Amino acid sequence: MNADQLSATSARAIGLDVDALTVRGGKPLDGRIEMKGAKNLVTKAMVAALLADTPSELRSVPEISDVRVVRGLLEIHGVAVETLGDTMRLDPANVERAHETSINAHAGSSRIPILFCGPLLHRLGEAFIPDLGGCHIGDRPIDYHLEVLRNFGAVVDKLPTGIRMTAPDGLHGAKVRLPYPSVGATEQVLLTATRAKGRTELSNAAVEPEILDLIAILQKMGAEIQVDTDRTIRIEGVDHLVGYSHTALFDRNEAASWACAALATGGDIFVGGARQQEMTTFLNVYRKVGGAFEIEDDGIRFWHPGGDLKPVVVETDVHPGFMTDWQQPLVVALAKAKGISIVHETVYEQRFGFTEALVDMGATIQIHTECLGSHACRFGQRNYQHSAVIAGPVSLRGADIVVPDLRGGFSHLVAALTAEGESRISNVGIIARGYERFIEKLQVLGADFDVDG
Ligand SMILES: CC(=O)N[C@H]1[C@@H](OP(=O)(O)OP(=O)(O)OC[C@H]2O[C@@H](n3ccc(=O)[nH]c3=O)[C@H](O)[C@@H]2O)O[C@H](CO)[C@@H](O)[C@@H]1O
Ligand SMILES: C=C(OP(=O)(O)O)C(=O)O
Repeated sequence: MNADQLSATSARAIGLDVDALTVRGGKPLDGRIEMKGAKNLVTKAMVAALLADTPSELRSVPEISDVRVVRGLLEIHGVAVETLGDTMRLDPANVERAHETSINAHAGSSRIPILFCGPLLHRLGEAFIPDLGGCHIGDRPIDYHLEVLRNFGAVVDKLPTGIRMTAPDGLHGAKVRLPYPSVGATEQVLLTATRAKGRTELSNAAVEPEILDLIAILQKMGAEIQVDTDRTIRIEGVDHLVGYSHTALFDRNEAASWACAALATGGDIFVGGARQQEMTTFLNVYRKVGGAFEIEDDGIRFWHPGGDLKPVVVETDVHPGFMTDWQQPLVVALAKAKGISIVHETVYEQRFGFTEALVDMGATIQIHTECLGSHACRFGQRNYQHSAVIAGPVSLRGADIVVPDLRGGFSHLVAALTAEGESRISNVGIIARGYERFIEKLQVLGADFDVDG
């Protein structure tokens, strides 16, 4: 099926051309849903296919809009992409021939294009990266990425429409230390160093499970990568890589979101495909708040066991810390907990914008510039509103909400599902960036809502 046919048949099921939902709250979510591959791995695995001489096969690919955006970009760059069910085949044989037209690439809603740099520089000697999309949750600079690429020998030119890069002498291995363990910059190094000449040493790297899965893919392709216990990654460059065959790691962020939806609505959701190991930190917090879970071989059951939910103090952090993408739906459950909870956001400087809508719905949440966790983070002295104090329990009431970003939007949806009365949630297409078939899943779980427009 080509990209146009895919658009026509499944856009609505995915939630892409759905503008707004009217949600009637108060019904516990109950039932079983399935997880597919993680947005934060699948999109990068698709880019990795550009490094190979032969086709790659990726399984468990979710129908989310970020996958579509990356697929569109790969196709502009000459990669032939076919899907059969949730299996995607990516053939990079024509990348060199497509070079002339690939300058027209657009980033769409995704940040992934910045990861095309290394593979395109290796293949074509140059790359044009359009302005990036992604969630507006802070400045989201790309200075680490550019510095990393310069270290490998890239020459970077900033243009009004994006960034042009060349590698006049090819790319060579480098010794790099990240100022902060950035997920994207670590992936930038991986995707660039595997085919660079010589050895690369990356210290202060991020080691999120999605990064380790990307390393597994690159190893299948023939790359030589070693991860040390101190979060140093060593890569020995190779001349050629072959296509991979891989089943993507499940989406632990989506799993955590539905787990919180079960807790906040007083429901019971079996999240098929979720695994304990990648969610240990989340599970600890879930239990502290008063949620119940049961680990099965084929997924995890999450439910509200009755009684009061308890307040917690949580700090978001890099892996193995509490993931920043988990805090938004958790905050809705914390609004229902009896007592004062604190969430200290240490990864992004501006990730509490979504709480304004929750306050409009009746939540008691105050945002502070101080570091209210157990350690001072890099935002403490810089006047960023990055600590939230949540007082509960409250009953939320329905409201009109415009979804601001992916995780914030999902938390608004959960809030509406718990609220008294009706909510109208618009701009819900953003949720389709990372939640596969969320409208169908809401139906399966017995939510009471209508799709508008
Ligand atoms: C597609 C994808 O995988 N997105 C995830 C990825 O985003 P992403 O890879 O963009 O996040 P990073 O880990 O790079 O960002 C972490 C922090 O580093 C800063 N930074 C990053 C790069 C840079 O060049 N300069 C800089 O200052 C960012 O502004 C942020 O404050 O990891 C985040 C942190 O786990 C997750 O919330 C996102 O869901
Ligand atoms: C911030 C997120 O994604 P992205 O980096 O793709 O904007 C997210 O998944 O919550």
